[in-house]
Amino acid sequence: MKTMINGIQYHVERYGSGFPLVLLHGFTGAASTWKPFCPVWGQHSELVLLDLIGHGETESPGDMKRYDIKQATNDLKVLLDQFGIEKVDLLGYSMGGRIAIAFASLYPGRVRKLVLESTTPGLKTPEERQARIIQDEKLAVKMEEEGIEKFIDFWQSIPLFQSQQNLPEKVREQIRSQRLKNDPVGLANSLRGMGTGKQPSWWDALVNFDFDTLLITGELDDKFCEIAADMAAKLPKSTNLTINGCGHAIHVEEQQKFGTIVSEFLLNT
Ligand SMILES: C=C(O[C@H]1C=C[C@H](C(=O)CCC(=O)O)[C@@H](C(=O)O)[C@@H]1O)C(=O)O
Repeated sequence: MKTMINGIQYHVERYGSGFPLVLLHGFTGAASTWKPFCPVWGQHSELVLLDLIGHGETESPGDMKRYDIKQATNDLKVLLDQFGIEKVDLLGYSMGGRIAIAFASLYPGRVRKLVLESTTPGLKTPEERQARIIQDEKLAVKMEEEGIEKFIDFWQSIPLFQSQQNLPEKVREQIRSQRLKNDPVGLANSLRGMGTGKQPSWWDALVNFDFDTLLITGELDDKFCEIAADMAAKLPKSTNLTINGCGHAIHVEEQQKFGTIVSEFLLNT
């Protein structure tokens, strides 16, 4: 279904029944990322899947400022208000995890439980942020100058996703096909407007997260395992799981295990 939020038409899907669970995909992803989990998670949760701004079937505005991560979290708040949903369980993967952390930092009263897969609260110093802004701008320009197909060729081959090379060809093709359905304007502006360097650091907010938080990373993803360990040291109520034998996208590489871990975490009262 299409839902107008703060002047942007969002693609939103709802499944199942139970306590609301909002699912936030990663960069170049879409709500369809979570489809394999709907039959199981929909038995215990009312699932809300959305294409984030600049992704999938949600609008890709030309103004990069519209992608600001605080604006994206306000869009999510407005969506929940429109649905009459007060409090949610929130699951975010990678970029979606960055948005989930931002939402939990800005609207803590709206969160019951938080699941963060392979993500970060941001970069701690202005110098790191500025360097990353420059890096992400180069990626955005690459997208605009070479087109989305060449960009996705590059993106799917970065070291972070090396372990995905072991996936069945059919699975890799499904991921690639979904990535290619995005609007290059939306992806470029997503990098510029809500890239890891552009967002504020939410590291100092973690100490105030008074809700159960599950951190999930893949054993082969050293960078985000280290970030998760640093987050766990600050979070008052966290569980930090490292899944053996897989990389950044545990929900892809260990789908069954990921689904079970999330269900058990959400159902554990
Ligand atoms: C490569 C780095 O950062 C990027 C890695 C993951 C994030 C993401 O959402 C990828 C999702 C996917 O393609 O499966 C992305 C983001 O948070 O926007 C980061 O730019 C890195 O080394 O930090």
